[in-house]
Amino acid sequence: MDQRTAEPDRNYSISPVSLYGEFTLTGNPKVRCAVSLTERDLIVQRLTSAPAGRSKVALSLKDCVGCRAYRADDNADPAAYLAVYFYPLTRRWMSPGRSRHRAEHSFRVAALQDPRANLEEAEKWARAVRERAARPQSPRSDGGALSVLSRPSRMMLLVNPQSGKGQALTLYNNHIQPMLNEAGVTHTLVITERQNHARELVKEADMSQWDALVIMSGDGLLFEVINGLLERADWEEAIRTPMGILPGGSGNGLAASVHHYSGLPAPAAATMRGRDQSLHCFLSSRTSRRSLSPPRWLQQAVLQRLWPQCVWYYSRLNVGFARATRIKASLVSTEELLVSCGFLLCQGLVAHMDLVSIHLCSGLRLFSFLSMAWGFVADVDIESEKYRHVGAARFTVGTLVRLASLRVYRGRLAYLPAPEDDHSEVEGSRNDVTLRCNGQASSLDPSRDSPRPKTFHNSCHSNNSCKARGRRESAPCRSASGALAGPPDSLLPPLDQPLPGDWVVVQEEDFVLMLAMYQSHLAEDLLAAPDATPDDGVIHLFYVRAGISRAALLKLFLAMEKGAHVGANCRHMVHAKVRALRLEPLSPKGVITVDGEVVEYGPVQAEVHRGLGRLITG
Ligand SMILES: Nc1ncnc2c1ncn2[C@@H]1O[C@H](COP(=O)(O)OP(=O)(O)OP(=O)(O)O)[C@@H](O)[C@H]1O
Repeated sequence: MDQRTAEPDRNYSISPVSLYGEFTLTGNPKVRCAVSLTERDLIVQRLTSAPAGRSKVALSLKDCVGCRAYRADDNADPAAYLAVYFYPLTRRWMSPGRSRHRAEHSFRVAALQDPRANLEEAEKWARAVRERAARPQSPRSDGGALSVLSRPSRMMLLVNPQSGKGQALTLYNNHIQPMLNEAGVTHTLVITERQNHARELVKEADMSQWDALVIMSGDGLLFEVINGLLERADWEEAIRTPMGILPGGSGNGLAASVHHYSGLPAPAAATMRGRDQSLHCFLSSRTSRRSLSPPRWLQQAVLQRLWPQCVWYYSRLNVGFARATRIKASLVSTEELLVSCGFLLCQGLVAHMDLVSIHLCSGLRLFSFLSMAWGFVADVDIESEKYRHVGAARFTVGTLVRLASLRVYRGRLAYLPAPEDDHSEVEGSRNDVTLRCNGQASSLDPSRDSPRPKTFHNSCHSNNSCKARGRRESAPCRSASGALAGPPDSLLPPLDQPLPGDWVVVQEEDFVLMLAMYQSHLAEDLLAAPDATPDDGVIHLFYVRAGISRAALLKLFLAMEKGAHVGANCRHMVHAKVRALRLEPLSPKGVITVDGEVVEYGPVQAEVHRGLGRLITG
């Protein structure tokens, strides 16, 4: 908890006290406290006896979402009440790491017999606390431009009740609604009824009515909203509407990225050590008893990724309280992520967000905010839909299944490298587009990797993926409304035209996967691009060549939980920072996903538009 005891501590005196009062605790009128408000803290000192060293705490206003002054229903009671709502980082119970938890501090203000005077005093405190808590406490560590959402803000909050395990609405009711009320953030709740509902809504909405659009779902609903905004005639203005994300799906890549950018530890990763030790004991006792000997890669996978589910089943067998509680520590991570994202939403800091324009072989153009995948990752994402009921672990199950029948995908890949020191401006900050022009062969040296002509055939294999894959399949088909508006792509020639000379053509044509990331997390526990920031203007391109062993591939995915795959020196994996890319699959069947949604299979190319969107982040 971000509470500091009063001992020889320096911090209190640095910041002058702006308000001082003596109140009793709401829940315990016998406890009297001296309460001081400084620019940074609410300092509460017990005047009644308290355990040594615990008489004084400083509650950081960085952790405060709001404050409320009110009178009790009892007319005979002249007192007013002051409730201050904090979400400090606290140690997790029985597992390492910290996460945010709610802590309400409530005081009874009854210095006078006059109820109105007491209420006025409580309101004065509430205003002062709110004003200090609303100030941005520290700039973003990467120095990116930030603004603060205006207060009071008019927020449209879109919840997909079917997302994830179908609990988004319950999570909203239990966590988000109370938190937004405490923060005084008014919002209009929209429960989406079907696919494309959100897209149509934002396409037609009077956007001058809204200060922010918040999505509580997986990444698919935000994909719809962004494309809906960019289909508008006034897309340039509409896409500047700040967008917030609250995790309701099973992947939640953007929510995990937003949490990551705020500098907090990854909730899932935080449980790893305890999880490993306990599961080692569990596996060793089981395997010795039953003489099982799973392959090493499977043991590793189970240890690292399936632990929450294993322990859940274990607990269902009634194996004891201590073990069952450890599960809870592992399983609450999605809720922890939700509280973290809810907290950041209440703070309302807005940053620029890169969006990537994607051209499909049919001529359709769409916009993506998270990722594009082909091969192993795309297959796992789509094939694991049937394990949706296990939540985020569906990717682990899908990974194991696909590993068992590892495929090689044929295709041609080329990319335009990003300059080392990129000082290009974010697009949203000016009306003109500042990226380089294409079309002419560059004066730069052609890449050493590309001796052959940079022409890709435009052959569209549309025989596969928009068919019979559950609700995901229709994601790309739904948007066949022709070309989107949006900024022009200055780096991309038409898909059937040769590439300019400064593009790098990858020599290999046999791949296991291609993954393009523009935010840090592919899913809650997959830190795919550790040094990505929301507006770095970079596509983090990863590809894995054919020839990698199952064990090495699994090791890469396990390392990805902490982002360690990037420094893993795997000779089959290449990581390049690029501005644009083109992929021409040659295998007749396959899957390409954009933000986790299937798009038509065939040649595809992409270009990043730096800072085109706005993201509520930390
Ligand atoms: N009420 C609804 N019923 C069915 N589908 C809906 C509804 N509301 C939205 N959708 C659609 O559900 C699709 C999937 O949503 P989203 O990706 O946000 O959640 P998810 O698939 O559960 O998340 P994840 O991919 O992380 O598991 C979106 O394309 C959206 O159009």
